[in-house]
Amino acid sequence: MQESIQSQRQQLRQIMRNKRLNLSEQEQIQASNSIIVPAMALIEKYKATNFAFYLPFNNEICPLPLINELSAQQKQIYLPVLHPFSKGNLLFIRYDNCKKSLKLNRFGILEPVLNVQKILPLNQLDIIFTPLVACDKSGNRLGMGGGFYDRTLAQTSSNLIKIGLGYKFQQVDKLPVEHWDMPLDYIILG
Ligand SMILES: Nc1nc2c(c(=O)[nH]1)N(C=O)[C@@H](CNc1ccc(C(=O)N[C@@H](CCC(=O)O)C(=O)O)cc1)CN2
Ligand SMILES: Nc1ncnc2c1ncn2[C@@H]1O[C@H](COP(=O)(O)OP(=O)(O)OP(=O)(O)O)[C@@H](O)[C@H]1O
Repeated sequence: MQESIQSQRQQLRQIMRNKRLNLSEQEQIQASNSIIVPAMALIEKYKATNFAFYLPFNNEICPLPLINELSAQQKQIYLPVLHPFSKGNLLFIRYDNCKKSLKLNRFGILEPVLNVQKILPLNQLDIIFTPLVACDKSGNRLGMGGGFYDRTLAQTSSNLIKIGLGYKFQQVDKLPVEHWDMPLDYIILG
């Protein structure tokens, strides 16, 4: 019998997360620097100003060099916060480059302290850069399994540009997809 899509996805998640944990510091730095040029090209193409990023955990490809470059150009950067009431959803809070305004969430990921004045409504984001555990050539994305990005992106308009960031080894030919998966417009692999 064919294995269920769910268990195929879970196996792939495990394999990719293990590979990611085995990356050397040097490989991580090299990859995170290599995404700057292709990302800047897309950012200029869309004349975007409001960007959602993430802070890396478990050796995810690190968007901080790109965030720093954009901050220097007075672009606005927002980071995901686990929604305090709406389970499984994300809020986006302005990032002011200040370590003091960050705290660890229940997964051990750094996120901004919730401040309602710093929330950006989803429809005002221009580009969202998402972390991923695996992806395929058609733009399908597999995440950590919480459905946070899928739920959040399901509420956005098609004008929002969705860009996945990952390492080359994370791309497979074809992912087992679920009907709720929100496809990416672009994938940049470092
Ligand atoms: N950097 C970053 N931030 C992010 C995400 C992400 O993938 N990367 N997320 C993307 O959605 C959301 C958090 N989603 C997550 C979902 C599951 C686990 C996790 O570690 N799960 C454990 C077991 C569950 C538990 O501890 O309750 C595991 O799988 O081992 C972590 C983050 C929001 N912020
Ligand atoms: N739009 C949605 N509305 C309600 N539930 C959803 C939605 N999208 C996904 N889910 C639920 O979230 C759970 C996890 O989904 P999935 O395994 O695809 O997460 P993921 O894409 O790996 O994680 P993430 O998006 O957080 O990185 C599933 O049980 C699914 O039913």
